[in-house]
Amino acid sequence: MTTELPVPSQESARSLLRPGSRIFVAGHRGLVGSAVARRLAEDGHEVLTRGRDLLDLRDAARTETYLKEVRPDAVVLAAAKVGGIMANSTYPVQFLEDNLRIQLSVIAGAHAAGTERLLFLGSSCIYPRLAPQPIREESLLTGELEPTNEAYALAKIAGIVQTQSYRRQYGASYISAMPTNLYGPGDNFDLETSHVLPALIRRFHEARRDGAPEVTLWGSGSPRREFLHVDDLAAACVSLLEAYDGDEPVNIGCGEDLTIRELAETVREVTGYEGSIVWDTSKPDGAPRKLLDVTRLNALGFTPKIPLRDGIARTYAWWLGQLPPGQ
Ligand SMILES: NC(=O)C1=CN([C@@H]2O[C@H](COP(=O)(O)OP(=O)(O)OC[C@H]3O[C@@H](n4cnc5c(N)ncnc54)[C@H](OP(=O)(O)O)[C@@H]3O)[C@@H](O)[C@H]2O)C=CC1
Ligand SMILES: C[C@H]1O[C@H](OP(=O)(O)OP(=O)(O)OC[C@H]2O[C@@H](n3cnc4c(=O)[nH]c(N)nc43)[C@H](O)[C@@H]2O)[C@@H](O)[C@@H](O)C1=O
Repeated sequence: MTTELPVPSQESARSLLRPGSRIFVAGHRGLVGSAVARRLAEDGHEVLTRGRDLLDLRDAARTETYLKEVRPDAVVLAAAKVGGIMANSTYPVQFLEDNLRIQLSVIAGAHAAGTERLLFLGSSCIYPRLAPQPIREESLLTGELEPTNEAYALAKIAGIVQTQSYRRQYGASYISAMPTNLYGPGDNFDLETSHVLPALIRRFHEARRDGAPEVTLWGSGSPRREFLHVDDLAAACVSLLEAYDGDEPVNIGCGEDLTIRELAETVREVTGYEGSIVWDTSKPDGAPRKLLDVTRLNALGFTPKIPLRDGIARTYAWWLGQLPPGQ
């Protein structure tokens, strides 16, 4: 695999995504898809969407028919079966099969429809569980995967190879990005299936509301994670669509991580909860650390704008606005 990074000059970069492009955002109701759709619309693009009620993206024939009807200039593939550590461990079949099927449908369908640009979203969990930190893109396929998300990771690795294969065989301008752990408005707050950050917001909020003396969190609290606000992720995705046309995936992160224990303290303060924290070590820790090396992304001139504490406060405020009165 080449390690060269083809980053066009600012002038030619503009030509990769023409002003007023028509862009299909798959998964536009999700955390990432909604943020990417907002950002593309703000930038003057026409955002095309189709809800799962009208189009199940696992259905390759119907997906191809839809894409041939609308003929988008670009596709952002943000539809996926997604969840936190417990959902990944409990439902590996769906995390493998739904994601493989969605990727096969959307990437092949986009090519059949003549779509010029496509951005596939993977995840930092594609890298080996004990990869050297921060994790460079070159670490892909150099070691064993984290068992709690192996099925999901393998599906995502297949998606990277699929985009690379369309580029190599057909010259398609299809690219992949590997985001770190994300959070923000539109996140999933279901305690069984969510990622850690929305789960902590909800647990501390409800404990404060109910006057609970302690909150129980999963694992040891010692794993380290890197968190990026989804609006920063959306800005990074647009930068890649505008300016990156390479074979290799590009990591998207903020370059800093913290322990889950430190994260819990921050969320506790933001929510105003004053009780104590108990760690349930019967629950899995997952990967010990997965800080991404963001040298490639930074070469495009991207820097995240939303500090973690502000992002958590904004996400908490957003979620409070979704709750029924008195909750
Ligand atoms: N959240 C995170 O921390 C991270 C996410 N990512 C990646 O970002 C991408 C988006 O994740 P995120 O926004 O968090 O996930 P969400 O679960 O919030 O959104 C996923 C979207 O995909 C749609 N979808 C799922 N299955 C189908 C289907 N069969 N047909 C049509 N639509 C479908 C969902 O539709 P509906 O609204 O109907 O459920 C939803 O809109 C994924 O590829 C994920 O791997 C990467 C790293 C971290
Ligand atoms: C984005 C990424 O997301 C997943 O990987 P993960 O980072 O391990 O996921 P997570 O956010 O669920 O947990 C992070 C850490 O936090 C701890 N933790 C404490 N208390 C709660 C808690 O209440 N809920 C959750 N979910 N975790 C908790 C938990 O035990 C773990 O140590 C994969 O799906 C993977 O495929 C993937 O791509």
